[in-house]
Amino acid sequence: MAAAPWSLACSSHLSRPADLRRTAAAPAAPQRVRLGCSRRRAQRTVAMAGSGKFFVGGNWKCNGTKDSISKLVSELNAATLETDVDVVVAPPFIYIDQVKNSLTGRIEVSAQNVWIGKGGAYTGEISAEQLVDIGCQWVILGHSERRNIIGETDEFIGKKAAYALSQNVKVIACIGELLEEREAGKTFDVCFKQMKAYADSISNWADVVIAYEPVWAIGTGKVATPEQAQEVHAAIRDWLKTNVSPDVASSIRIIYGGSVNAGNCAELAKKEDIDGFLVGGASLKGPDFATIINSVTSKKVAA
Ligand SMILES: O=C(CO)COP(=O)(O)O
Repeated sequence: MAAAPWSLACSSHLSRPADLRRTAAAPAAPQRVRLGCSRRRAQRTVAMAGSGKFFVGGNWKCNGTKDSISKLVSELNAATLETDVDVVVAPPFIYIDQVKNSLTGRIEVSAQNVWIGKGGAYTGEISAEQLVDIGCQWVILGHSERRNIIGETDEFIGKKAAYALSQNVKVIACIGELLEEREAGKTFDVCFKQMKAYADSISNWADVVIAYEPVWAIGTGKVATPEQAQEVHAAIRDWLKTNVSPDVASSIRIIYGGSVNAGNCAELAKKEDIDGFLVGGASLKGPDFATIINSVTSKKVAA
């Protein structure tokens, strides 16, 4: 996997913690860490190519009907999308085939979950082999709704990721802290623990995108400030540098999720370690999702 073209330096660290710059919209991160590695852009215009492309995913969650999905697909097919962005949408399982058969090939399709191993007598589950069979190239794993509502553990999620990757299904690997964990100053501890569970199982990171989704920002309208998101993204990248490899740290995409919308995406996209978004509610509206995809243009200007 080629390094992102702006990933040249690995020496910056934050001068001020994001909690000093917070707005009323988002809670503080009451902890300070010194970050050893953050990328610096050395080019005026970011030539986003190959694995360094901006990445925007739409997680439709448990929403939609045949009719509403048909309308959404029509909107996406009609939208003008910047070329230098990887775009993926994740419909509910039962609509994946409908979407695959009607959506432009410009946008790839993801599942929202997958079984931990080979299929068989596992009632209600869908296997990675079955995703491949219907042409579904991606899966979202470790989403907070599966961790906190369904009860999936770090280890279970890590193993799911490894099995999906072994079957050539690419993984959007989610992590993120609860509000009480942030308020207790445990944001980095929680994120690093979740990262470790992935790292314990994953050996090849080329087909992995990390999604940092603070749970307090999901579906709440409380978006993390660009500084808060940047701070955690830089910390994750630093963790990867130390615990996986410098190459993986500099090449992997780390995307942000949690109340991203057409109005706030441009400011978030400007941050150096924010490589795209995982979008819930706003991905159900074609024009809004297109605006979020096209926020890559803010990134280029900010470079
Ligand atoms: O959970 C999310 C994406 O996976 C984010 O959801 P919202 O964008 O609705 O906050």
